[in-house]
Amino acid sequence: MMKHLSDGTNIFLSGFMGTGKSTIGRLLADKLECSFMDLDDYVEKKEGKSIPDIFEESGEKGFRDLEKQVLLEVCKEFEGVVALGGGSLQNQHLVDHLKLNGILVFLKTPFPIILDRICKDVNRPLLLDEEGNPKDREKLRRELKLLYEKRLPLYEQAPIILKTGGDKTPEEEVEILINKIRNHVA
Ligand SMILES: Nc1ncnc2c1ncn2[C@@H]1O[C@H](COP(=O)(O)OP(=O)(O)OP(=O)(O)O)[C@@H](O)[C@H]1O
Ligand SMILES: O=C(O)C1=C[C@@H](O)[C@@H](O)[C@H](O)C1
Ligand SMILES: [Mg+2]
Repeated sequence: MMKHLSDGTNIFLSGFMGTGKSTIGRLLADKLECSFMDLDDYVEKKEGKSIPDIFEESGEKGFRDLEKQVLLEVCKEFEGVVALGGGSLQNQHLVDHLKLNGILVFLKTPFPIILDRICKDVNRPLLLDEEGNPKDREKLRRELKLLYEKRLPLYEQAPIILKTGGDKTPEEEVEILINKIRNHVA
């Protein structure tokens, strides 16, 4: 029964950096016994380059164009759980497209928790300055808060919203998500 929860359609996990898309996505796919794709990992494998290297060589615009092109291909060819990149919901057109091609989920995490989580990771180019050094924490907080607020209206169009970053384990969060998906498809 689990296996057919999403009825052959994709489940797209969206949300800001550090909200748990990759962690929850992998566990969800295991539970549903379906395939899992991490879009960031897939883009890196396809290009044979890390995301920071793609940003450096092609700029943010180059990365966004590539991410969008890969995501449109994934919609056509992949079936399973997809952990999106933090910036994958680039515009209204893409949000509409994902909603037509699967179940869109927003992982909603309080901003201070996001900041705490992502500050520990240097593999995110948006957190680095032009010389590749980590941005000053206060400057980073201000920039990311603005970016988060700009993206919220797109994320919030997901029919399923899962609150993450509280005191629940990833496994507990996945159980809650499965119930939400079950209610959504019923
Ligand atoms: N429920 C949880 N409790 C505690 N830590 C968690 C939980 N879920 C995720 N984390 C931790 O938060 C961090 C960010 O999670 P993850 O990498 O899955 O986020 P992401 O949304 O995929 O980020 P990105 O957009 O940058 O790819 C990781 O260190 C992960 O272990
Ligand atoms: O929020 C973002 O814009 C990003 C999030 C990551 O998942 C990566 O896709 C990349 O680092 C950009
Ligand atoms: Mg991730």
